[in-house]
Amino acid sequence: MGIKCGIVGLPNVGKSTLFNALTKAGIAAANFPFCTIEPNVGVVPVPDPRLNALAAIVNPQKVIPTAVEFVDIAGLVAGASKGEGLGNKFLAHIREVDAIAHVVRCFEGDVIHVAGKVDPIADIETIDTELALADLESVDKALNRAERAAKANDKEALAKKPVLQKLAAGLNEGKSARSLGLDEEEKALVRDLFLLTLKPLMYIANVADDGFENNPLLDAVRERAAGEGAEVVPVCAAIEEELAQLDEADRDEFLKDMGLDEPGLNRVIRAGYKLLDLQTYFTAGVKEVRAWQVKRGATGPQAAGVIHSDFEKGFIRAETVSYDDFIQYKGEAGAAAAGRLRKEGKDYIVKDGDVLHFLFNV
Ligand SMILES: Nc1ncnc2c1ncn2[C@@H]1O[C@H](COP(=O)(O)OP(=O)(O)OP(=O)(O)O)[C@@H](O)[C@H]1O
Ligand SMILES: [Mg+2]
Repeated sequence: MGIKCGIVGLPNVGKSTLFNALTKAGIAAANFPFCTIEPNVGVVPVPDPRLNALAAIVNPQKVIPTAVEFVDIAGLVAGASKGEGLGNKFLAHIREVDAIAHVVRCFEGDVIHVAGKVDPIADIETIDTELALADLESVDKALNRAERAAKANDKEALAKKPVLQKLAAGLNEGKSARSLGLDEEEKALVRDLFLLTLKPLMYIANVADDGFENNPLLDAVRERAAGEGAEVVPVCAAIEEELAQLDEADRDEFLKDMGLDEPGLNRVIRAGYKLLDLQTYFTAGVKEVRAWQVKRGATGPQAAGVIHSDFEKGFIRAETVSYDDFIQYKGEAGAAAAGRLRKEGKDYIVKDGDVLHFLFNV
């Protein structure tokens, strides 16, 4: 489906290590800046314990999760917007993603740091500045065009101009476009610019294996993120990469020893899913129990369209059982007998966890 979360950050902060763990792909993660030259895309299944609970009731032949794509983008350095490092090429890769996972180094140690010392807040500011400068360049160009066209009374340009002016002023002060409070209409007017700092953002704090508590570097990132309303997911990428290489039995043992019930990676994937504004509904038949992703706010027909465009065109109704009811009444028949099966029409707004059965004609 190609909804992508881009992994960005300074060189050598652990992006590829995290990406490797996410995809188990063996791309080079070395103690050497710029070891990722081309972007790498990985399709990552979204862990959802609800799927197994549904499967335990339905006993299907197959169980199929949803997936999101993660893109490993090579490290950005100060000056990237002016072509430093591999500069503009990286920025172009970031333009193509739908959301940004910003990896910040919160571990000490002898891995080389491009700025010579571990300081996550300074690192965040370096990246933010580059992204804001790149956006400012796009906005300035667009503003120039809009101002010229506005003189000729071009309607679209007249509408765009004040939005671009607002953006230019904010970006000039080093603010992100995200923080400027644009409404949906204003955002739509500048969608064609693919602004980097308008994309939803979360932080991934890459900590040492003992760095989840009493870690002032992590605390600093949390404080910063709270001010921006952004989520922070702490994870030890190095451990996750090791975990990803173990077979299932060894992995479970390892997690048990550490007192965890799932890999930290699962939190990263779920946070990414949320950031992309996706939610899950299920279909539960004997052939397969399957999770499907739709944007939050999707209607019944739109949700049906994720399975097949004919389902959307010919949508009649969706027989709907909430996840909790499906579990409590042990399946669709039980839920129906208890009066918990709803017939929802074209205006129904699908809720996370709905178990749906579409009726349609073609
Ligand atoms: N949590 C951690 N603790 C200790 N070392 C780590 C941790 N995470 C990653 N590393 C190490 O940091 C080094 C750099 O990691 P990695 O190659 O993933 O960085 P990167 O962000 O992809 O860099 P680049 O931008 O150059 O591609 C590797 O040697 C890796 O093993
Ligand atoms: Mg890398």
